[in-house]
Amino acid sequence: MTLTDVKKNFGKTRALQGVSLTIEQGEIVVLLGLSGSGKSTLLRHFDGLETPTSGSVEVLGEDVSALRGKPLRQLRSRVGFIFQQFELVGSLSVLENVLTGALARLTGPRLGLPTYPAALRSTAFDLLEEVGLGAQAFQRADTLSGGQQQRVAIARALMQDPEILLADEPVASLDPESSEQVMNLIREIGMKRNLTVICSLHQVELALSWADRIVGLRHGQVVLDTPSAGLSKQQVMEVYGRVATSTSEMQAVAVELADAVAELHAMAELDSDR
Ligand SMILES: Nc1ncnc2c1ncn2[C@@H]1O[C@H](COP(=O)(O)OP(=O)(O)OP(=O)(O)O)[C@@H](O)[C@H]1O
Repeated sequence: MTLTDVKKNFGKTRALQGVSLTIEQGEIVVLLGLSGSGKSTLLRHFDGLETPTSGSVEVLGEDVSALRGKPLRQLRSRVGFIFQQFELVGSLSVLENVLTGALARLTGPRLGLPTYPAALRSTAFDLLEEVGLGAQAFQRADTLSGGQQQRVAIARALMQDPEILLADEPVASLDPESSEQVMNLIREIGMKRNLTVICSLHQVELALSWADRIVGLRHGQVVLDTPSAGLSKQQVMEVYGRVATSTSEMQAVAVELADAVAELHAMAELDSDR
């Protein structure tokens, strides 16, 4: 997929200011940036949830801004989306939530498990097994923990049999242990199916340990685009430090840098103790 000089304005807010980016099939990419840097807006361009004010967005060979109606729905069905707040229907069973991922392929409304074709029910169940929730299939979704709910949301996205998986701050509402499980699962699933995975995050360390490539955003512009292998938190924060202009940005960078330096010291001490 390729974005060329994409600008997006919301009234006077310039959310994206000329983003150009090419992402190859099978890449695992993090969009990294502070709150308000444009991560969600950029992510939403990849499945036509937003259209650019100017510039072009090509996804899976389609010019997304030119699509309307059925062709746009068809493209969206090839792109799975995972949200920060899971967006499950709490009163429905876990299995039925997963099945809603297949609705784009079906005609007419579906109410209740028996109204879905048996083959789809079986696929949904297999996906729940894959994300480790086979035993919870018939529970109400709102009885699950946050981490479990996000795993259901992943299974629902996979029900679309997507080629691209987008995740918008998927672990922002989760504790560290569930976060790790969910991020590992997204990566495993992406690699197994050769999906393009694009995930927005604000945590530098998590981004570095998880992604193959980091795209850093600041004020709607790409300030960093690099493989994550061999990159340190300090190097990432130095880039943000160089481009930061406001006091609050400098403070955020200083806090992160102090953490990175403290870690380096701790590691050096550990080494000298050995
Ligand atoms: N629908 C909208 N209407 C008006 N302004 C918007 C809309 N969506 C985003 N914005 C603005 O665009 C800018 C970028 O927002 P965006 O949500 O993309 O950032 P973000 O990096 O994802 O931040 P966060 O992590 O807080 O969600 C912000 O100034 C935001 O207020």
